[in-house]
Amino acid sequence: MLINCKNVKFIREQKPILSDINWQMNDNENWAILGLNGSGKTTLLKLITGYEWPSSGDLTVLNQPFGKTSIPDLKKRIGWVSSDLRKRIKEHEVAERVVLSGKFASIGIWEDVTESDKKLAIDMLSLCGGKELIDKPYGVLSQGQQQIVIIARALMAKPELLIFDEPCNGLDLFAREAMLDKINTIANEQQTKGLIFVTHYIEEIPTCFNHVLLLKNGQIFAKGLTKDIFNEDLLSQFYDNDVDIIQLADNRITIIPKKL
Ligand SMILES: Nc1ncnc2c1ncn2[C@@H]1O[C@H](COP(=O)(O)OP(=O)(O)OP(=O)(O)O)[C@@H](O)[C@H]1O
Repeated sequence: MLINCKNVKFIREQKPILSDINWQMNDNENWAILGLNGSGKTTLLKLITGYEWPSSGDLTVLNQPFGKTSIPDLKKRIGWVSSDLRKRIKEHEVAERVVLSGKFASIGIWEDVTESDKKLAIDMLSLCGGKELIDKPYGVLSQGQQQIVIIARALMAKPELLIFDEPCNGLDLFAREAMLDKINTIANEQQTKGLIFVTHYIEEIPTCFNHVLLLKNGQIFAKGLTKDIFNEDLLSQFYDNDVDIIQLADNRITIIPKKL
């Protein structure tokens, strides 16, 4: 099992940020997490990746129960692709070195790299559709290209769990579609045991995400198979507004407010 949350609660300043989180993510499942601003998505990711600890409850990630495991070792087995990381990379660093740094989970490289590391870096960039970026300084790349480099960097460490945290932020429509294709490719090539995709936008969820977790006010509103969760009644309750589902190409959906 990749993630097992049992009655997980996270409290800050006497306020419950997450409560009653009961959620299992099995191997070979890909989960999309949806929720409005402040619903607790980032906090849940911080718990899963060991940057925060539950205030109560049991959390097991990659079969490692919190409290009985080395968090630094666990972190190396999880890739987290976020716009925050995208901004922390040094502008002068060439793409190849950025990707290689993923092996060491560091920003910059302080250790020796081997020829096989370099080959893997090219393979991962190619898989993400960015082979031609290999010798370009990171700072001259577009946001979409930077995102490709960051994803290749995450894959370099052969993560068992890969998290995409709003990966389409700042991308134009066409760069976004190209990014979603790449995420589907990563899923189809089974580079990891499971993917998590966090977004505000339902229409962004690539088709490889077969499960959905809806978070509302720090609690799980619904969880299950994408085909079951994406129904108008449930989504209308979730958003506190009546919505219509519109079917898009390649099995994605979008929602619009229902016209009365
Ligand atoms: N360390 C903390 N101390 C106090 N409050 C916190 C802390 N971390 C998160 N919060 C609060 O918990 C709530 C959930 O925050 P979180 O960032 O997890 O939401 P989110 O769903 O990721 O939101 P967004 O979509 O805006 O990124 C917010 O009200 C936030 O202010």
